[in-house]
Amino acid sequence: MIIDVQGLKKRYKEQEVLKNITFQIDEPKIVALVGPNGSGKTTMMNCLMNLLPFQEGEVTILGKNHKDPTLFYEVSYLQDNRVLYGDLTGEDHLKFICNVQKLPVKKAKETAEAIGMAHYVKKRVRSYSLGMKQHLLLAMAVLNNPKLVLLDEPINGLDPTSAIHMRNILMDLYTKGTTVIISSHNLDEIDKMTNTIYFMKDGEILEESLADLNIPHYSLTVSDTAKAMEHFTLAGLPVGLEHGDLTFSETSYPLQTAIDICNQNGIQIHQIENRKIGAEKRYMELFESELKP
Ligand SMILES: Nc1ncnc2c1ncn2[C@@H]1O[C@H](COP(=O)(O)OP(=O)(O)OP(=O)(O)O)[C@@H](O)[C@H]1O
Repeated sequence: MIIDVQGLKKRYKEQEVLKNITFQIDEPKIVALVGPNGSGKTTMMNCLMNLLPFQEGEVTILGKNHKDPTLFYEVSYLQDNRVLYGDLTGEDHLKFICNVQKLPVKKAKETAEAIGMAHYVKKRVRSYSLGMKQHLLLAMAVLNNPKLVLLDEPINGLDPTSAIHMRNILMDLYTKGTTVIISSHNLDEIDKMTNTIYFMKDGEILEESLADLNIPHYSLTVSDTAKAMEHFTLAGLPVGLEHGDLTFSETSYPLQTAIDICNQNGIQIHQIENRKIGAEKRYMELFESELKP
């Protein structure tokens, strides 16, 4: 068991931000935490990492209570760049962590190289761009080869090249056995990184595997929709209608069956589309009411 969260509740005075957070992660994976601004993602991460007290619930990480100080050596947390010191260099930050984590100092250099920040690691953080700061934060978070790493919006403000680089680093960590919990508003990036999404809604987590939702959903534009509907129904094949197109899922029957029915009944197929359900589509469905002006 990597992390087990049971009935976590967090209030700020009267405002109940986390109403009932419950989830478990049993094996290494990348989990994306997605939700609108103010839905409680940072609050939840801070509670899990024992940076914020909470009113109710229990958090167990790697079999230990989340307040266990030894977790400091196995878990890390990438927060926003306000934790950096402008007057210190990137190297100072990395060496400091080596020191407190009791790691050999050469780890600082190795990690800076692996993250691709060797050419600016000796400069003061004050002169760093947003992307350079994000990379330093990432280097700080992975220095101790954590078993679990939490990252609060690490892709925020990164240009496409840096975002790809960040993704590759996180995927690499995951393949080496690290569990990654990442919050982000960049749903395209999330789609590329993982199928496991925790949507934060109304103070709770809705766990979704987009792998299940990625079962092909086909849409067929045909010459005679009414006639096609009739023949599909006669053949006992469930079919929907969206914007004048026939729709069905591959769980109901294979695409070839639909093509055969059309061919056998003289119905021409003008277009076949496979509608993948990604994180953005699911987000729109879940938060539709909040998206309305
Ligand atoms: N220290 C605090 N005191 C009082 N209320 C707070 C505090 N920190 C956060 N909140 C409130 O808790 C709610 C959740 O905030 P949080 O920062 O956890 O959301 P988030 O999902 O991380 O948002 P974003 O996507 O904008 O980063 C918000 O309504 C916020 O105003």
